[in-house]
Amino acid sequence: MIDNRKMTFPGENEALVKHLCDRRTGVGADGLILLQDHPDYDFEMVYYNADGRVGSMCGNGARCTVRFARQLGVIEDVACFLAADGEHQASVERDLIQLKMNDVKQVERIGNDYYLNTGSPHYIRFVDDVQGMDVYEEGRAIRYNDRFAAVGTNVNFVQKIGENEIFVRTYERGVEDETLSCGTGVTAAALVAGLEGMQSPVKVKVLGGELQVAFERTGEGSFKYIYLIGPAKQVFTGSVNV
Ligand SMILES: N[C@H](CCC[C@H](N)C(=O)O)C(=O)O
Repeated sequence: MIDNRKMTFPGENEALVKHLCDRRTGVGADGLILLQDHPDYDFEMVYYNADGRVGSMCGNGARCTVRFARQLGVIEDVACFLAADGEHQASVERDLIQLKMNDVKQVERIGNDYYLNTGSPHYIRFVDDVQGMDVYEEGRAIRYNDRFAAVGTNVNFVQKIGENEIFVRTYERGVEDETLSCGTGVTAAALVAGLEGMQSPVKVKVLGGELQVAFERTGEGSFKYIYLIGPAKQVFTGSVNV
């Protein structure tokens, strides 16, 4: 998270973002986010994938940006901000950040799998044993298949583990590896679980912890009032010369 309200960060710099996100020679991150002023919003969030490319929406990153904005004194307990996929509202309640996601209008069925966009593109496959699988290999195979070749996709493997509870593991485009949690992916997985009969809020376990997704289904594959809820806390602060 970089406070870029003074616009000191040299934007659109793939090499620099890639360097900062490198875990061995840089700082280390799955992505990089700039918090910036915006005339019509509390702030704007600019998200880059770890490979340096401008990303789409990042759900967990957005929750972290809200926490960051609060720590900087940019907001109090509620926020209305701009991200790659448009306007978002969020609220802070102690540890938890509740983030409103954009409505989803369409969920595509691909064989037994699903494909939808929750701000970022997500492929969803239900599996029986998500802990035992090779997310890197199987995720890559889908991420690079012909159907998604041009833009790529994030790939989520989902296991139903309770009445309204799932376990999700995600192969992330732009990181090109499994990450510990992907917020837009978790949201997509929970909505699809909703299509398969689960009730809101759906509890979602990920390698990095636990999230919740609330939603209202409005039709065959469409949803509104979608919220991604989970904790976000600061683990480190520092400065870097670029
Ligand atoms: N990790 C992010 C999503 C990043 C998506 C990005 N990897 C892409 O679509 O290119 C999240 O928490 O929602």
